[in-house]
Amino acid sequence: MSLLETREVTRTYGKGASKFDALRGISLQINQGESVAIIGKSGSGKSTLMHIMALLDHPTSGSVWLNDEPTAKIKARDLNKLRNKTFGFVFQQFFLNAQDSVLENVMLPMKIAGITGKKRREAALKAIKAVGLENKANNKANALSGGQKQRVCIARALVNDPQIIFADEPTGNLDSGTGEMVENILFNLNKEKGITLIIVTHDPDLANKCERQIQIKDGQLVEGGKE
Ligand SMILES: Nc1ncnc2c1ncn2[C@@H]1O[C@H](COP(=O)(O)OP(=O)(O)OP(=O)(O)O)[C@@H](O)[C@H]1O
Repeated sequence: MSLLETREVTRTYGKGASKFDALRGISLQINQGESVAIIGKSGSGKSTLMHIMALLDHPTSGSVWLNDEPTAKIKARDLNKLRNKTFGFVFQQFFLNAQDSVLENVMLPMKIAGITGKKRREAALKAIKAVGLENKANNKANALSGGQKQRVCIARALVNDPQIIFADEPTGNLDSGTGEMVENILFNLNKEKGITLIIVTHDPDLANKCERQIQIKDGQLVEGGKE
């Protein structure tokens, strides 16, 4: 049984003369607990594929399956809930609310999930502790270093106990020492909690730390689609 599967997924942007086929029939399977890197040159379709796998975008044709269920017919509202419950996201650009505290940023996915009060606060503090930022919980997000911001993002990705963490160039904005710390946190979560990691990266060292590399070229799979 695969956790996440794409079947012959295509994605075409634009129309007429500006039509562009960013993905051209991608079929792949990811199992629970794997760590997988999506690699390929700039413009090859990595982010497009990740957005489709994370149910943030729909394929033009083909299908995406989560826990052996097709996702195409899920209504937008249910899809938002499913995504919030099942996935955590870590992006190169952080996407934190700069004026809010670390705690408020980390509580956000639970707020969306309708979790309230003490439970929300406790779970957020636990996640903040897991990334070693307990002494910064009440600081504003914009008062943190890049590495600390990325650790807040990981804490935020963790609070709903996700099955999968999607990370798009998670160390792209960090110096190598800080990047390594962030990588270690992600891989520990994979090993200790069995959270599946799907990482889009240009960094060959980071890709090699993953159990499997899925290589994309011009919107097609070169290798690594199956375990
Ligand atoms: N909204 C869009 N409209 C039109 N074309 C798009 C759109 N988004 C992406 N593309 C095109 O689709 C192709 C794949 O883009 P994508 O961002 O998936 O590549 P990538 O492999 O993630 O690149 P990078 O490593 O530079 O981030 C590119 O040629 C890009 O220009």
